[in-house]
Amino acid sequence: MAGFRDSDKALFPIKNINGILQLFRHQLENAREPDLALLSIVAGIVESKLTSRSAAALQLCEPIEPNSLPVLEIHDVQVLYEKFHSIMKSNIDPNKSNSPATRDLVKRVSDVIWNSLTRSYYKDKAHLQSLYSYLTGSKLDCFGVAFAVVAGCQALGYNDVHLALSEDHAWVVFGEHGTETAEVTWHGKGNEDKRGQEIGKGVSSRSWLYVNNKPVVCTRKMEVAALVSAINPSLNATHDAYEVSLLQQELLWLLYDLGHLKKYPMAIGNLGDLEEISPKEGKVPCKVLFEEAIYSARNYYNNQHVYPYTYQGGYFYRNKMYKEAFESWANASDVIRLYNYSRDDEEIYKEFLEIANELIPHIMKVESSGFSASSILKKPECFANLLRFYDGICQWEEGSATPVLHIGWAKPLVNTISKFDSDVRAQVNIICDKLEEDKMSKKNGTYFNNNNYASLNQTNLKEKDLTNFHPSIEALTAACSEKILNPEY
Ligand SMILES: CC1(C)CN=C(N2CCN(c3ncnc4sc(CCF)cc34)CC2)S1
Repeated sequence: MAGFRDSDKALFPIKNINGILQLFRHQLENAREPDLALLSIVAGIVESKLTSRSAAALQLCEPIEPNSLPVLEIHDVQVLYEKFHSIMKSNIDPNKSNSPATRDLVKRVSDVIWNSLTRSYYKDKAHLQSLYSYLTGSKLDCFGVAFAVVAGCQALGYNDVHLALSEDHAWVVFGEHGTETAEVTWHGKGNEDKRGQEIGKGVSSRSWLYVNNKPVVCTRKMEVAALVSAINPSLNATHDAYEVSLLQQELLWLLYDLGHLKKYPMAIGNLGDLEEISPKEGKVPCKVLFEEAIYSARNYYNNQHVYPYTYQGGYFYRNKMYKEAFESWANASDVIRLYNYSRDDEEIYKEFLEIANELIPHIMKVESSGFSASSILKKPECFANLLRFYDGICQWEEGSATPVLHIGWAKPLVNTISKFDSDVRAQVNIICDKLEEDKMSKKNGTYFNNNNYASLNQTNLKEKDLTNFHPSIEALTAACSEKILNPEY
């Protein structure tokens, strides 16, 4: 059983970030499992005190001493902790027989949370992810509801109920073998919630939202990593509260060093983003963290996750490493090409739209103003990766009920491709490789393993890659130059 132990209470009152770290370390390193309700309430109180309007005003007029926090008294935590336990236990009997949860139990816990939320509120607001928000404001965001259900089940003694995470949704797994699944929260805008149902077996299972049934299935300690990842340092649209950011970074390092981020690519990516802003002495550099997130996704989730490549691509882009950014984005596109686009996939659609219509055009603009020989416009592997990037999006659309591309995509696409001179394009050597069985096919779910793309520094794209390109790419490349298919032409 988890619980607010005397050894935890001894750490209070907590006056600085180090005190919070001690509490989390104590909860994570002790044999019994970490108490999700306790840690979510503590993280929520600290975030609220340091990002509320009064905190912002305070920061502006009296710079408080570094790493200090408003004093966290045990009473503040205990009142909320007991309130959460009484909400749960007054509605649902604790698990005296220590038996696995049932679908009915999970649905009832979800109903307790769901029915106690404020009737209508702006769901996308910041700081609605923690039990502090739930207990003091009766508001939770989509992730927050799923997390609260898992924390509620833990409080009731159902330790088989765990958080399952895709890149834009959260649900729970439960049962004797942890193989039962259930929706417990809503997703997106204007969609009827599917709470209580098991996770899509139908068309939705081919959408990115359910990551081809390769979600991050959390242990208790990974659930702590999820609540830490969900800490939101934003003070307003343009500023972050420095102490909250630092606390999140230190807590992520604690979880990283204890090995609890190994199977959690997005948490590693979040740490990478924080490290890029302010690197911590003696830690692996952010570039390596982004590579580790990719390795984790390839190793544990069959390379079905997109975000590890967009974390890395964003890093390269911000640091003007444009050739590398193209490769990361082409790799992201190789993931999405095997999914069918569904209306639940807006978040990743917006991600690819921004890359294709904002970031790549910006790179083209700054690169075509200079004439340096080292310009990416002279590099065939950049052209090859751009084709791979666009082709993946085209193939994502193929076989989907909802179209992806529209005229808004074509102009930047043609603009980009035509920035490469024909002599550069001609170096993209299309090798006519008739290995039919290697052909990419979404139908039977096979696709190129990476060695089907001869390493791009020889800029080899095998013809079957090109014949597998979406017609619009073929038309475009043909329009650019008939040379592309016959380099000796
Ligand atoms: C490359 C990026 C655009 C930068 N930030 C990104 N994210 C920020 C952090 N995100 C996350 N970080 C940790 N865990 C989770 S679980 C989840 C689905 C809702 F529950 C999202 C998410 C989502 C993705 S992707």
